[in-house]
Amino acid sequence: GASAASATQDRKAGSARIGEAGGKGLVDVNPPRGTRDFFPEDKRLQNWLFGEFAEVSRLFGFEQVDFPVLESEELYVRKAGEEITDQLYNFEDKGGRRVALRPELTPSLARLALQRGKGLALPAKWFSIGQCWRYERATRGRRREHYQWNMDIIGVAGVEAEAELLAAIVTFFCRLGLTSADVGLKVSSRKVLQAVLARFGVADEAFGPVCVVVDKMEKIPRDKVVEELQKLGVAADAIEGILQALALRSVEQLEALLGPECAAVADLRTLYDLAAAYGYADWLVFDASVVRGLAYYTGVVFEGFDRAGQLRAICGGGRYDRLLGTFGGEDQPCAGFGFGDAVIVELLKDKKLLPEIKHQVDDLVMPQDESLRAQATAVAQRLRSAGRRVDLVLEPKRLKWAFKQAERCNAARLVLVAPDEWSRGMVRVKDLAKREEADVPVEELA
Ligand SMILES: CC(=O)Nc1cnc2ccccc2c1
Repeated sequence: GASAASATQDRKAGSARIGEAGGKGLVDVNPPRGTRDFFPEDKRLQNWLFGEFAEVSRLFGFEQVDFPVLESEELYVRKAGEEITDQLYNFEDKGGRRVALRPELTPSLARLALQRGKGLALPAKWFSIGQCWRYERATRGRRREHYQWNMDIIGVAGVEAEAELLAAIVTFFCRLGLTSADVGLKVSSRKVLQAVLARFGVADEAFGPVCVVVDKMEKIPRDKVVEELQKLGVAADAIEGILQALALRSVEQLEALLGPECAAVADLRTLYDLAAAYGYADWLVFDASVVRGLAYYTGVVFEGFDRAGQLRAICGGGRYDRLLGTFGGEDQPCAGFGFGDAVIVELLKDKKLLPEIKHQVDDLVMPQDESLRAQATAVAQRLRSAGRRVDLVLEPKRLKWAFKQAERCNAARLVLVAPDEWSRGMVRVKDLAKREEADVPVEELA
């Protein structure tokens, strides 16, 4: 089943067998609060999903990068009131260093770009799949970890970068059997808010924090959002302007409100033209209320959503042209997205699109008796070197057990190494699908 990726994990009561294990009773065999284990059936599903992430990245010519799950805390100190930094899984290590389990991958990617400096060939098209962490109060009962797939383009200032990233997301959805009837991509640009704040003379420093507050619009009551904007020092007329802009329902309305020279309008028109060229324009939905909750986005932002409206955002991303500068480095135009491993699995379950991935081997090899263990081992190695997946029986077992085990591991063949046949250079091969049996010379096995 897909239990691992499901949001909840049934937690067995830790059976406390007092008296064993030195009187301490059984250790808690469950994973730490908010985290998941991946049993074989769960890991097979995850490997399949991550394989699709990696294959789409490969099709788009992206290179894989990776970085430690542990990072310096300073990468995430943004003081913009983001949930992701409020819930930082941070601590002081034994060397007195302030460190954190990463809550997202983008700052690490930025760190690598700065580390490479002038040596970074642009544009850089990088992808990564990594576990991210948050420390939530136990009461919320939400997961404290998930895996994210990120794709980022460093060094492309035009919305061609965002169009390419959206194309990768559409390609991924299509590969899994999802259509534009199942999911869509809400697009907007933070340049809308930027233009509104400029019109009302709101200080630039307020931009990030205002976006973070506005992102909560769908999650908290409107008057709470207004109150938080007031706390940020945003004047009443500016708040009205913000709420009016977020309610716009088309790029035409946007142009009417902000004028034809508005950068957001130009970006979005180009984005729609490029989407038509890629063939995914019908996946796009303009939605001025989409701002995303990360402080560092500066331009186009987008998020994948299920059109039935049952689930949280499937993925999200956008342009972040200032992030490298905030780390003290030379700015580079950047765009990217994050795609979590949880919501997509819920959606695939709902759509009956989750693949059944069973454990499978090609051959189950067993000596008929222990006197032929060495010979059975040699047969197993011969088959393996021919690329066949072999489950070698490692202890004395009866034939009945071997058939049961062959079923468990969906073996195609049962290969028995028996004395009489071996003396004639043969082994007994049972084809479990065709239910045929034959004596086969060892050299003809694979
Ligand atoms: C549905 C889900 O698992 N969300 C989730 C779980 N863990 C996280 C950890 C860090 C950042 C975001 C996270 C988001």
